[in-house]
Amino acid sequence: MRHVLEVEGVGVRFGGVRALDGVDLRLAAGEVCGLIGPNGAGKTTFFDVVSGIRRPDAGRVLLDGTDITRRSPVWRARHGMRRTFQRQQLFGQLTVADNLLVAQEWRRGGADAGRADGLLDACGLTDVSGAWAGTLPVGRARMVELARAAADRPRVLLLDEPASGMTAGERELLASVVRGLAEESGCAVLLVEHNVAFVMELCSRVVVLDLGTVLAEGAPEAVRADRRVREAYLGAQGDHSAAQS
Ligand SMILES: Nc1ncnc2c1ncn2[C@@H]1O[C@H](COP(=O)(O)OP(=O)(O)OP(=O)(O)O)[C@@H](O)[C@H]1O
Repeated sequence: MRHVLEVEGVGVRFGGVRALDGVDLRLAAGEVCGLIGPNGAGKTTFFDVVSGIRRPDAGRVLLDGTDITRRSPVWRARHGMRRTFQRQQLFGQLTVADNLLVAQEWRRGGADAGRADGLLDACGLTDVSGAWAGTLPVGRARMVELARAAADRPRVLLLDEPASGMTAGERELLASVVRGLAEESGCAVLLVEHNVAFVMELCSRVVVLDLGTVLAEGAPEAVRADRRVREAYLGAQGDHSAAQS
């Protein structure tokens, strides 16, 4: 299988803490993969390494077979990698539609209003397309972030806690948009999410990080049944995610 994104043996230390220690992860085009694990497992650090915000102490990152470990976040973004953050980062004083058009112009020097309108529609945002993004409630603002990240057809999409603050209905819409991006445009999606039920439902593969290493990975059912995963994470999470779903 051809992989769009390959992460090989990545290690990051913060003083005496090994935030990541020999982590491997590969993403194929059109795949939706979940990255889960307890607080402090290294998920955010992993996203920082993949998106280029943090240079790893060991290992490498490849995009379409090219080593990009030393490339800047901007270079990666220009070559089709997009990331959303745990904290919202919208242009609050631009309209929802302009948030998407700005993203398109930045990459290609030209807006694609048709693509933007289609995404706004798919994300249930058409009625607020002229509203200031900063005025939206959290769930809808997260949908704008997703639409903006997808506005110029990325090949790799990194979503950090995309469902946090969303209602059950919004999560359902989010899942269908993410599935559509993967299936229709072959985008490879990696998402960090604490809502395990949501991850298990949406993702075809799940990777579990614990203390900076990959504890388990595989199909959702296999990961859910893994004794080590239950002990390290799901035992404490089960009730929480059931309550959210
Ligand atoms: N800038 C930093 N300086 C020192 N230690 C850090 C730094 N960033 C992260 N760490 C440590 O690295 C480890 C991994 O942290 P990270 O934030 O990547 O985990 P996480 O899985 O994203 O956690 P959460 O689910 O709480 O967001 C933790 O032990 C954390 O305390």
